[in-house]
Amino acid sequence: MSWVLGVKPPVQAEIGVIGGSGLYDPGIVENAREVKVYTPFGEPSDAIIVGEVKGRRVAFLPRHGRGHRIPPHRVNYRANIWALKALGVKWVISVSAVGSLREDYKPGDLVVPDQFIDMTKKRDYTFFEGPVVAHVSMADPFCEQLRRELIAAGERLGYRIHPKGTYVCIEGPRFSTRAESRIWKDVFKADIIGMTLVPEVNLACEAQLCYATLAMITDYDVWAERPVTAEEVIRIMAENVEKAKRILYEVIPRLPEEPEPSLCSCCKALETALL
Ligand SMILES: CSC[C@H]1O[C@H](OP(=O)(O)O)[C@H](O)[C@@H]1O
Ligand SMILES: Nc1ncnc2[nH]cnc12
Repeated sequence: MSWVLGVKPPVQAEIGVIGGSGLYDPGIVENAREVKVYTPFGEPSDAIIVGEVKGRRVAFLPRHGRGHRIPPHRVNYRANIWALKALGVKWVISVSAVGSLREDYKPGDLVVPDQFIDMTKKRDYTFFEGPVVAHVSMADPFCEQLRRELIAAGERLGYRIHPKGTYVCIEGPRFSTRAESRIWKDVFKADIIGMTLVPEVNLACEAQLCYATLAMITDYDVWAERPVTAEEVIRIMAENVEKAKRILYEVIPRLPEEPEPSLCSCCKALETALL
């Protein structure tokens, strides 16, 4: 089934889940149907799985496509966020595999980042290419209400989950050199590293979506003795992906229909941003 630009999508969803490396199907969506969405920015990474999780309407999109066909620098982030917005999504939970830049954030641990540092180089960062110009605030890039729900769910399930972390986003697709990794760790004092948060988070903000990331630590990057490999990321993610799925299953039914204004202003991000 497909939805052509300009026509109201035949199905709607409230909660979007973007799956990262190792999470191509959450396996928790019931009565699922695949929806192909076309956007002014081209095609999203894959058909979107729309269905129900504990009575809530959910749209799931694998960021790299099924079979992991799309590298981080070629993901059509604008189409992905646009498609979720077009389906009516208000909340977006993004799941990502990340490297750790500190000893006490161990492989298998979860992190709900609260800040990021952008070291990407050539991506499409905005929906507003002119003549309408927008400068959204990124002071607090993630939805605080959604962050709290993710942290609380992880704690209830007894997982090691870190409630804060600065995610440094590199361009990829290569991993960092040891010299770069020391800069992220010792100079920038970032906590985790990945390749996909930017511009997904920027665009979610421009789309006035409540967005937060559930990051799974898969490795110690390259500052430790043994350098990370893609094989290691996928293997550790496979061993721990059940944790992410359980958190999704726990969080989704608890999300309110509307965000709480005292906790987040994601839905108003454009009020002070447009010129
Ligand atoms: C497969 S190794 C590197 C790859 O994994 C992470 O992706 P995602 O955030 O989608 O889980 C990282 O950012 C790289 O894209
Ligand atoms: N060490 C690392 N660097 C960049 N992206 C990653 N994704 C998972 N581990 C990573």
